[in-house]
This record gives sequence, structure tokens and C-alpha cells, in this order.
Amino acid sequence: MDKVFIEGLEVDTLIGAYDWERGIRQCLRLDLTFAWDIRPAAAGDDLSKALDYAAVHAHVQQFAGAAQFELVETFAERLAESLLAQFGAPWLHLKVTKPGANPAARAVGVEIERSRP
Ligand SMILES: Nc1nc2c(c(=O)[nH]1)N=C([C@H](O)[C@@H](O)CO)CN2
Repeated sequence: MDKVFIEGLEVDTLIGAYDWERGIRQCLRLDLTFAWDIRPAAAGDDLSKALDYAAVHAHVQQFAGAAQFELVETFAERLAESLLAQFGAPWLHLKVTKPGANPAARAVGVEIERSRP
């Protein structure tokens, strides 16, 4: 299956399990890959048949703006559900990185693959 991807998308959200994190917003970096047959869009040079990565970006920003999760796991799981339902892709891979969460590491986070039920 073909893929449509967005790499290194940065969003601000309320995220964290510790008390000091509940009153601030932090950056998460997202790498998203969707399974998507690009041939119909390419055949007609037609955005309406493409998985519009600008629309995906807007959806992710709105989601992150409203989210208040403690764990990156919850953020990833709920965002994956929301994206699959909204855009109708059959499958996605999502990596959520929380930069700076662990000063001893370059980055920490989670990586998931989910399919549309
Ligand atoms: N597996 C996880 N471990 C931790 C998380 C998390 O979301 N998933 N979160 C924290 C804290 O919020 C930390 O990021 C603060 O720097 C600790 N461990």
C-alpha cells in the first residue's frame, strides 16, 4: 500500500503525569504515516481524492489544543483513533516524541500502529 506521511510535526499541548506539568504546555513531536492508495488522486491530479496532509495538520492541532492527558500513550492512542475515524485511512503509524522529558536521553516517547476497525 502507498503511504502519505508527515514528519516532525510539532504541537503544543497539556501533557504530563507530574503536578508541575499540569499548569504548563509542552511540545510533542509527531511522525505520522498513513496507508493510502495515491493512484486516484494522481490519475486526476485531484486533491479531493488525496489524503490532504494540510487537513491532517489542522486536525492534529485542534486535537492537541484541547487534549489534557497525563501519558503520551493516551495522547497517541486517542489521536490515532480520531485520525482513522476522520480521514478513513485503513492504517496508520504514529510516533509521539516528548523532547526534553528525560535530560539523559535525546528523546522519549511511544510508537504505535493501528488499523481502522
Ligand atoms: N511511559 C511513560 N512514562 C512516563 C510518562 C509517559 O507519558 N509515559 N510521563 C512521564 C512524565 O510526565 C515525564 O515526561 C515528565 O518529564 C514520566 N514517565
